[in-house]
Amino acid sequence: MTDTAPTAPELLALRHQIDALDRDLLALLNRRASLAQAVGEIKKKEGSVVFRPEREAQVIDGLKQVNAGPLRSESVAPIWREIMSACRSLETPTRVAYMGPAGTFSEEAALGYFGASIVRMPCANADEVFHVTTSGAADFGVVPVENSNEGVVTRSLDLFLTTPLFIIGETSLMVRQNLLRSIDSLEGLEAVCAHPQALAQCHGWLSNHLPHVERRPVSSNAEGARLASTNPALAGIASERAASEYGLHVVGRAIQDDPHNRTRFAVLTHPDRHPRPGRSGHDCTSLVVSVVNRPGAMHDMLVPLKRHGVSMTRFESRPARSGQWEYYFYIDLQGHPEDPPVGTALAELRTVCDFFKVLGTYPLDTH
Ligand SMILES: O=C(O)C(=O)C[C@]1(C(=O)O)C=C[C@@H](O)C=C1
Repeated sequence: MTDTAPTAPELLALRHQIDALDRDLLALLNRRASLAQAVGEIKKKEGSVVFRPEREAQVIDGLKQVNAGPLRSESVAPIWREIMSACRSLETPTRVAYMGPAGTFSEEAALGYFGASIVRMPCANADEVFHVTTSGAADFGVVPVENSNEGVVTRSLDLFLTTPLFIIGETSLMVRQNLLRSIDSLEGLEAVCAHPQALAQCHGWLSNHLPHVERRPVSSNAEGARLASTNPALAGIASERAASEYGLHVVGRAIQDDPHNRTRFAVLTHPDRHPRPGRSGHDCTSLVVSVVNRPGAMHDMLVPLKRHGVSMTRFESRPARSGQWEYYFYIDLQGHPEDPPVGTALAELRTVCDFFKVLGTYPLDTH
């Protein structure tokens, strides 16, 4: 097929209509942006915060409900997340810390959640994300908490125990790993450099396709991509975004063993700088609790949830490192403490726990 500029008159007429509509859309978006600026002025006078995740979730849910198509409902959320990101940035800059460098899945999660109109603050590791968000250098932090293949991200969960930060939102990403190299071939490849979790996620593919190539663990997949960009004998494993970031070829696409591999991220902020999100109608409450090691303790912990009909969507345990076979339990509940059954169940649960901390209440992922 030859690639000539299309000239069919019907096509040109349709494009003409698209151009006109785009101009109307731009004018409407600018009117929306002016309204957001006016909201921003009121917030400044009141001393209230700009980012309202429950409001953004309601805007997106409302539009999905009235969407008449042909735009797919899944397309509505990313479009409006970007529109609100751009409007928000006119009210105030949003500084977001995440595990960098550029091109990591954490960066993708941060951009997916807040939209592209943010100030990016890549950090070396989860500890640094917690640190800069606690100090106020960043307004929000984004950390991975769970991978559908590899399980919980233990360092993040451990940091939740002692941090003053709380969870204001969650987002999850389909993790597609790719083999990246500076030359477009597998010939002469000596080592694959990637984060140990990515090497584990691609174990089957690497064993089948590159059984004799060294697997070299490095601090992040982006670091592996950076190394690959400086040495043609090396390859990295990372996202397609990392490939364009580091000018690499994708020599193996979607090489993770599980095609449904997802990672969940928590979005954190400081209670002195942000109120806890109000009820959006589709909320999740995350907590961490522990009970002393005695017969029936676990059962007692679950009774309040059953009594008040509160659904538990996640239950993880982590050793308390007391040497006593004691554990912390990370629990996600459906609902908001302002929903009466949830509030009552939480109050009762608190009385049977030795340690009880609400990590956050936030709108469910709108992706
Ligand atoms: O409604 C507000 O509070 C706004 O500031 C406007 C807006 C939006 O663009 O719709 C922007 C930022 C907030 O996070 C929520 C919504």
